[in-house]
Amino acid sequence: MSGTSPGLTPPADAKQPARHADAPAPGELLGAHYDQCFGCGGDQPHGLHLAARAGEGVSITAEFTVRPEHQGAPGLAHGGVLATALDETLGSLNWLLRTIAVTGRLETDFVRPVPVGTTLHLAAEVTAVAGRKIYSTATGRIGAPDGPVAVRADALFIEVKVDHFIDHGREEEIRAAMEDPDQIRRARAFEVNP
Ligand SMILES: CCCCCCCCCC(=O)SCCNC(=O)CCNC(=O)[C@H](O)C(C)(C)COP(=O)(O)OP(=O)(O)OC[C@H]1O[C@@H](n2cnc3c(N)ncnc32)[C@H](O)[C@@H]1OP(=O)(O)O
Repeated sequence: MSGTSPGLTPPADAKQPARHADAPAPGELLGAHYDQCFGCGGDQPHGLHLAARAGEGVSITAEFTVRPEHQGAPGLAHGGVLATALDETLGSLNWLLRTIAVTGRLETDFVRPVPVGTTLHLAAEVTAVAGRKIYSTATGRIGAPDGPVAVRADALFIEVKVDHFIDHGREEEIRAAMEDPDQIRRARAFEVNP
């Protein structure tokens, strides 16, 4: 990563991230936070169906298999879809902090093309926290956790109140998410402590 964007450089007084005491254990699958999420939801037929797993500290691993509906150039993943995979993986980190946060900035390096059929192995971690600002970084590798790097991203997530979603989201979907019988997913749809 170039690291040149000032918006992605933690200030000198930034703190190390603290894994929440109730964070899922390392190795545990997180599951979808919202079944209509384009990144991870099971009810999105053309979505990424990305599966994220808690790691050590404040880290996540995730897998996403590129399907024909994710193409940009013939036979290759669309860059925006790859950015979505990075965004989703990075966003999942906030569940380990138990902080409600949204992406403010996402800078992506596309290092090599990703063919349809590839399983992208993503790894992300929070690097620093400063007030409402959460700094994180992610890598996506082709075919295996130690495969060639295809994409990298640095991100800044901004902590928000749950009102962010209530104020800006559509009432119909908010109500449906709040009525989700799955208590954990209902909480994670808004990234609130259950
Ligand atoms: C919910 C479940 C999620 C689970 C995983 C999902 C993964 C996917 C995650 C997403 O894609 S979230 C959807 C995409 N993101 C958005 O829709 C966010 C849209 N943007 C906003 O709503 C607001 O711009 C935002 C909440 C991010 C910030 O507005 P605020 O008015 O709350 O913050 P403010 O402008 O006061 O800035 C707070 C700090 O952040 C900094 N900041 C804000 N936006 C920035 C930015 N874009 N780049 C750099 N710095 C930024 C800002 O400079 C400031 O720094 P200081 O505290 O040091 O002064």
